[in-house]
Amino acid sequence: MPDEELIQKIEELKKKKESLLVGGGKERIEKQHKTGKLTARERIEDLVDEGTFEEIDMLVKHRCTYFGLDKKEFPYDGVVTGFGEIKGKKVAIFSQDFTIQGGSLGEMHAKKIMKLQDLAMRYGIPLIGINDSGGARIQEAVDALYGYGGIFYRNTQASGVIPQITVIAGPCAGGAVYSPAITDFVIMVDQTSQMFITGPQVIKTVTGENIDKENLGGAKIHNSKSGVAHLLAKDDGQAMELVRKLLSYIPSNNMDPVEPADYDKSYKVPEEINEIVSPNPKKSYDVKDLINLVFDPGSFFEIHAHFAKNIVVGFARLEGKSVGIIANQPKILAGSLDIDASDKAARFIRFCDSFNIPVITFVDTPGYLPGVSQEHGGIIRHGAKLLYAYSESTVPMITVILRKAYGGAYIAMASQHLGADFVFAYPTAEIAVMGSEGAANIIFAKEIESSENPEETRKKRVEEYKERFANPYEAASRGYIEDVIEPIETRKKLSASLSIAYSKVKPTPSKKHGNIPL
Ligand SMILES: CC(C)(COP(=O)(O)OP(=O)(O)OC[C@H]1O[C@@H](n2cnc3c(N)ncnc32)[C@H](O)[C@@H]1OP(=O)(O)O)[C@@H](O)C(=O)NCCC(=O)NCCSC(=O)CC(=O)O
Repeated sequence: MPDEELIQKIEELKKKKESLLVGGGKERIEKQHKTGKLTARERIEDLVDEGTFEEIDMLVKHRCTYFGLDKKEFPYDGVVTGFGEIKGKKVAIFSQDFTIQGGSLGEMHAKKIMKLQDLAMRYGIPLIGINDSGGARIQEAVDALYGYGGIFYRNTQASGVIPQITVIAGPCAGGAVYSPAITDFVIMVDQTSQMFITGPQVIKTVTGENIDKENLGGAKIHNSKSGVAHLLAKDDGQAMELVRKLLSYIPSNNMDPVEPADYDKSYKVPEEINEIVSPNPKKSYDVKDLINLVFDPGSFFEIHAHFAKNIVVGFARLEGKSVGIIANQPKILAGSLDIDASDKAARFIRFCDSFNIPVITFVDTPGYLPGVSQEHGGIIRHGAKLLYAYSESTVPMITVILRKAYGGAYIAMASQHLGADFVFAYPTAEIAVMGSEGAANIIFAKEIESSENPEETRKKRVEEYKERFANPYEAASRGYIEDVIEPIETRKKLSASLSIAYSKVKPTPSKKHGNIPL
């Protein structure tokens, strides 16, 4: 006969949990749905493999007694935390519940997140944060600020140890933006999410500028203009799908390998690859067409697709193994390197290096973008990040020079001189200090000017320079590139060189950390 008291206690527990599961109540949940958003719990359900979510700290309560909060209860203090599995891989998740006091962050809400961060580090598993919050819980004042500080600190400690992925699925303003900014990838949901330091009203008061919240810090702005966000989702469901996809390319931590995926062993690169890169340097092409043919079909996953489109970055698989790709995009700004492209590529290289993902670089760039705005914007400082990121990398690095590789940009784009393990070039490659026209105009300026027929002399000298340097063979003759290859050989060459370079051990001088030019 079961003990009556025991039955009662179990009933009490069940009721307690049931009452918490209603979150901020029916009305607020309806409002959440009406604005096109899922609730914190629905998002988790969408994200994880069915039935795998294990919640912790559901019974946590706030301790604030100011402004009548002692009379208010906030279930699980407005944030759901716990562990789940994504395609069988363990992850730690927190999901802010906007239906509970606007998902605002107070002391205990923050402590739940901090605990989860500590546990994710302890277990070496990725941390996924779903943000939907009005920011610091105003009634809790300095306790809320303590909370943010503690979260930033842990985000920083975890950086490079476990992957950290953020989904912005609602407001994220003021101090709240800096935790996502420290994480590795930020996914924003179109129309329903905004990130800003100060909102439209404050901006209007301080600077007089008129702007609405979507144009100030919406998903499209941060994906295309500021580069704060890496991926754009059309709704919450797609944001969760993107997290699942992203995780399939990256390891659980900086010690574990990425599990290889199945791939089609019969795949053969089609002949058409030989026709993508034209020998005419003025003819552009889409470097993504080449990437799609070289790697496992359908495996290319572009990151930062809408930002600094003159460089392409993303993950792909080569014979099932995850690799990071950096490629100049000749279709946009002729593939030149500017401030944003340098930041974008450097950040991606450093992610790959932190998590032992090999880096494959495709080069076709006329150089760094000329212009006063670039110079005054600090292209020297930003461009240096790219050189720095490649030079400090210890992962296998393979480079393929497709066409133009001029001057500083040749060096910067994973040249052998910065530590690339294997560098290949297509017969269309031009490895020189600068383009032939510019070069001949400078070194033969006096001769051209004083000659009887300057135009003819100029043409002759340009041709001479072109013949000498607008090819890959001068560099090959010095051993600066390992081989000149046909485009159709790319996949085979990459896979052979990667299989050699996987065992790479690159000694690095003992230091606390370097000082990347930020
Ligand atoms: C986020 C919002 C745009 C959402 O507007 P909505 O109309 O959708 O929702 P709403 O205003 O009805 O809010 C839902 C419920 O959450 C509460 N709420 C919202 N934000 C809150 C906050 N930061 N602290 C405490 N409670 C908050 C509301 O009072 C309301 O409670 P109820 O349901 O009981 O009526 C707005 O709430 C807002 O502007 N909040 C303040 C944002 C802000 O300034 N944060 C910065 C804090 S300072 C900070 O973070 C530090 C820093 O900047 O460095």
